[in-house]
Formats: sequence, C-alpha cells, structure tokens
Amino acid sequence: MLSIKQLNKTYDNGVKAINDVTLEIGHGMFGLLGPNGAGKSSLMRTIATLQDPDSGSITFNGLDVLAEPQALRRQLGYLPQDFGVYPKVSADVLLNHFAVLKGLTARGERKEAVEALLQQTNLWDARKRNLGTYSGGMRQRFGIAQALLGAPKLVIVDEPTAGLDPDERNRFLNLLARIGEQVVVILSTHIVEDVTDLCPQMAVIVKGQVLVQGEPQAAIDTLRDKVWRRTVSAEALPGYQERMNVLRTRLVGGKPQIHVYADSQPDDGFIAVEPNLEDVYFLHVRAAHRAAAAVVQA
Ligand SMILES: Nc1ncnc2c1ncn2[C@@H]1O[C@H](COP(=O)(O)OP(=O)(O)OP(=O)(O)O)[C@@H](O)[C@H]1O
Repeated sequence: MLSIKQLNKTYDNGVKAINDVTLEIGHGMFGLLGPNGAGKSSLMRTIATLQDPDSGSITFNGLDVLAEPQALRRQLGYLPQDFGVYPKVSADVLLNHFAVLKGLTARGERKEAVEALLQQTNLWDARKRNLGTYSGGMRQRFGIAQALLGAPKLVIVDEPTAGLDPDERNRFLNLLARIGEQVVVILSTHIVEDVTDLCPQMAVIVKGQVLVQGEPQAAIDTLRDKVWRRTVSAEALPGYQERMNVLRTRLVGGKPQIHVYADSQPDDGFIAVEPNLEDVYFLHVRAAHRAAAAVVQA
C-alpha cells in the first residue's frame, strides 16, 4: 500500500505543482488522470524519490519513502515520460546493461531475467535489432521491460500511451494490466479511456489538486440523470456554452454534439445519456478552470 499524505511542492518559479495531495493506493492499477500541466509528472517524480516535496509524507508498505529513498528505489520500477534509448544499441544489450545497474550482477540470473522480460513484453523476436529501428509502441514496451527489472513492487509509468496508435496502445495496456495483477502500478495519463479500460481505482488531478478519487464507476454514478446530449448548429454553439455547463463538444457528421451537465432537461432538444468517465473528468476539469479564471478576474 502506498500512502501519500498532505504532499506539497512549489517550484522556484512559484508554480504550486502539488497542492495538499492525499492518496491511498492499493494493489492493482491506479490511474492518475489530469490535463497537461496538472502536476502528474511532479507527483510521479516525487514518489519515485527523484525530487523532494516541501512538506507531507509518503509511505510504502510502512517504509518512510522520504527518509529512506534508497530502500524505495530497490523496490521501484519507473518509466518516465521522456524515456530515451540509445538508438544504436540492441534491446538485448541495453536491457542487460540496465540489469547490471539494477544489481543483477550474476550472469545466469541476469540472462534469465532479461530473457523473461523480452518474452513478456513481446520483444523477443526483435531483441537483436537496434532500438532506433523500433516503433513508438515497441520503445514503450522496452521501457516497461527495463522498469520491471529486479521484480519491483511499485511500478510508475508516466503518460506511456501518448503518441501510440490504437493497436500499439492496446498491446501496451494489456501488458500493464497483467503486471497490475501482482504489484502496485500507477499510470499517469490525460487519456480518459486508458483509465476506463484499465484502472479499478483512480484520481483526477488538476492544478496540483486531487479533485476526485476512488472507483471510476462510483464517480460516474454521481452524474446519473444529469448528463444531457443534443446536436446544435455551429452558430448556436457559443450561446449554449455561455448559458449551460457544457462538458464536451464533438463533431458528429460535421455538426457539434454537446454533453451538458444539468439537474433537469435543459430544453426539448436534449436527451438524457448514460454518463461515462469522460463526463466526470470534464466536469471537474472545467469547474477547476472556471474557479481559477474567477480568481484571476477578482
Ligand atoms: N522543474 C520545474 N520547474 C518549474 N516548474 C515546473 C517544473 N516541472 C514542472 N513545472 C510546472 O509545474 C506544473 C506541473 O507540471 P507537471 O509536468 O508535473 O504536469 P503534468 O500533469 O505531468 O503535465 P504534462 O501532462 O504536460 O506532462 C506545470 O505548470 C509545469 O510547468
């Protein structure tokens, strides 16, 4: 169990990237969902002991992470957002190299671990190829392979699916789901579907603050009978956005279709729809942005 209490971090430029964050994260996949700049990477880096918070505590299965960062690192697998690879080295060679750095110095043990991970991430057939020839999805799977060296108990993956095509994304998420059965996995993403598809527990973070946390379905249930949909004309759209709490807009057959949050049917043209996690996400993100804009205006 990872327990984060009242964590705060303000950078030297005055940005409060982590604002009083308290989270309890158990076994399985935990989705940390938020827009760009929400503070996801800052939180991930802090949990991974790559930077110190200003205040607060982090414990992992009773271990005081901030007091004993080395002890946490021995149990940690981390795939950062900007994971770079040496393009002229093969997966096999680089993974062996990382394995040595992780302390797998006995040759037999290392060979076994590296082979198992190349199999698990479906890179076995491509193991001799230079990493520079890999697709985005293959590189991310290699990133997971290196994160899993040394059998970590806590795995942190920061926005791993950005830029992957649907097939690659599915392959990657399936891999994560299998890992999530055994250890704590924290997945940060701005892609709502990643969390819907994969995570039994999640939190929405905006401007450094946790706005919702728990089971996705429980959060969705709070919106039941309050989400309405209609198709509008492009000209009428700004008026709806001004008068109503428009959660999201998408084009269907070239016309804007809007989802509105309201206690009762906003007008005759609206039909009630089953809410989903995207509605939850946008309700909170929009409310946080409106609150921030109101503060700036005041
Ligand atoms: N080292 C730093 N120094 C100063 N400001 C920073 C630093 N790192 C991040 N920030 C700022 O802190 C805020 C949170 O950034 P962070 O990268 O943690 O968000 P994020 O949710 O991971 O965003 P993204 O999805 O774009 O990666 C942003 O306003 C960012 O500009």
